[in-house]
Amino acid sequence: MIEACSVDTVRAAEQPLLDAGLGDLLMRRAARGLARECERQLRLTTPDGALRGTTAVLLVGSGNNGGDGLWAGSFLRARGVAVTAVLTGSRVHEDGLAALRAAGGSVLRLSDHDDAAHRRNADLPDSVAAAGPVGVDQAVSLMASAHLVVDAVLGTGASGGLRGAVAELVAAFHDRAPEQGRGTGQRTPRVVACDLVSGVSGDTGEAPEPLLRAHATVTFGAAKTGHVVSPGEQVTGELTVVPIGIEDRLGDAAVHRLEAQDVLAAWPRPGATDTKYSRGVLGVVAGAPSYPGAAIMCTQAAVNAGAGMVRFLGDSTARAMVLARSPEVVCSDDQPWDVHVQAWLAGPGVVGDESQAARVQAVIEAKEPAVLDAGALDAAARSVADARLGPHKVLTPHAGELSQIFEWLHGFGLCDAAVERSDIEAAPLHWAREAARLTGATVLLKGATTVIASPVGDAASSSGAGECLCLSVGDASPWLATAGSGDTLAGILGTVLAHVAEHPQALAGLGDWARGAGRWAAAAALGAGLHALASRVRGESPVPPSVLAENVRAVLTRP
Ligand SMILES: NC(=O)C1=CN([C@@H]2O[C@H](COP(=O)(O)OP(=O)(O)OC[C@H]3O[C@@H](n4cnc5c(N)ncnc54)[C@H](O)[C@@H]3O)[C@@H](O)[C@H]2O)[C@@H](O)CC1
Ligand SMILES: [K+]
Repeated sequence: MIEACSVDTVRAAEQPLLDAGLGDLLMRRAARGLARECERQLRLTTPDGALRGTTAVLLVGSGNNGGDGLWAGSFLRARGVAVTAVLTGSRVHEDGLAALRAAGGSVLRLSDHDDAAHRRNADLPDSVAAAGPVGVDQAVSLMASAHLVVDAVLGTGASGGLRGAVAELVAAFHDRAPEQGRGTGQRTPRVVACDLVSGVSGDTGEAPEPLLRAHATVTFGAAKTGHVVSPGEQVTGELTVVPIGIEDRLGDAAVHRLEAQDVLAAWPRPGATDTKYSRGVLGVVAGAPSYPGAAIMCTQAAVNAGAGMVRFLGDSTARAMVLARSPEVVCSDDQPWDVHVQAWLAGPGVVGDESQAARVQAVIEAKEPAVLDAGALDAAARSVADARLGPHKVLTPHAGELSQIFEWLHGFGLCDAAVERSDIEAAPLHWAREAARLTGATVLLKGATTVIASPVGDAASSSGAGECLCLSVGDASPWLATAGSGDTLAGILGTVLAHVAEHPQALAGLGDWARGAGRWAAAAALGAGLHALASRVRGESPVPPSVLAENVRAVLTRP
């Protein structure tokens, strides 16, 4: 599990040490960790793994993030790396700069188009003014020919993205070296970000372009929210958290990130005395004449994920198709109020069919927990006009569907404005939280990183004020972006909900937050985690949903 913290939480943990005059020590520890990762990346670029003869360019901003970069540069210089710092601001961390100079590093100053005017206007300190000017084009060439580029422009003290000449520089670098073979091998330059990719918000993960996409990011004390949610996560590369001595002082995490081992350890497995009922019965309302496949895929996924029993409600054609693929599913044309289940899944493929729409409505109103997916989302949003849903109802929109939900909520006067899909993609965690707050439901927002926001404590009450529990799940194969993936996810989610409904403490091992109302968000994250693992069973290859449903069993097989 990665416990990602807000910037304020990290600052609060640092403050007593800064007050005690230990700021330099913290920075030195941070810089040592950064230098270690830089060395590792540099060794990847040479045939014999030697550092001598390698070159590093540091992009250095005006704050402490730049200070970390300069100190790390001085350590690299001592190991024989040729280091050039390019100062991007009108101020600089003076001790770090002195350390780099003393170690024999070169220092340049990024100039804009009118360098003389820039110097006059910026009123540069002597240390910065003494550095030779370098234009954007020249700096791009320096970066492109280096073995390593260190991004130490902006860290946790930044507001907004890169601006001015350094923004031009980063954009031009990416134009010149598109992707640089990133993630595929060891081509140079490797890019290491100090603390955060400059411009990424530590608290929201917002990542306004231009950005220097990193192969690796080294952060200090704790991961930040921006490392574990989209779009920040997608530019972060491999994340290393370097301890700097504040770890015991950290407050609560802002986002709990489930990793593969957490999912496998927490996945509910039957005990010797379990029965099909004690393991959890999942009722499914899915499929319609125009989308029969959705019913097949979600029931198949639920069966393979280990549901005690899957009960499918639908018309005779859909029932015949479901049974042909999964004979273990119990099929009927009953109404939800006539059958006993521990949890529901409603919505996949339910389009333009009145009897299924009526069943969906009954599921929304039922007391049992439910996954409300695809065709159930609009009805769920409409129902909020009458009553908030509660964290045991799990909404599973992608960004476009969430935008639609906000449109309904706006129509009912429950939020100030509609929210565009692009806004949601730019700040998914923020909008998932907002949706959870407004609907009272657990919201699982699909995307490159899946985020889950759930109202807990007071927020679960009718007022909607109070805390929101946030989780994230990553590492899904990009091949998952295919029609039907959502249906398999929904089936897996329903299976966990049914189990957790029967065993409220089942996921408590994940952390205290997974108890009480938090168990629904934990269940959602677990389901998304299993889905991601199933997408990678055969490495990076196409994974059609019916194959994914099969893969689920392979993931859960214990040797
Ligand atoms: N506080 C501490 O004890 C530690 C801090 N560390 C480092 O310090 C960093 C935070 O340092 P700072 O608070 O100085 O913040 P930054 O280094 O992020 O720098 C922010 C500075 O840049 C300017 N700025 C803000 N937004 C900008 C933008 N969009 N474009 C251009 N300039 C902008 C501001 O004037 C501010 O002075 C962390 O990210 C980490 O790298 C580490 O050394 C570990 C210890
Ligand atoms: K940075």
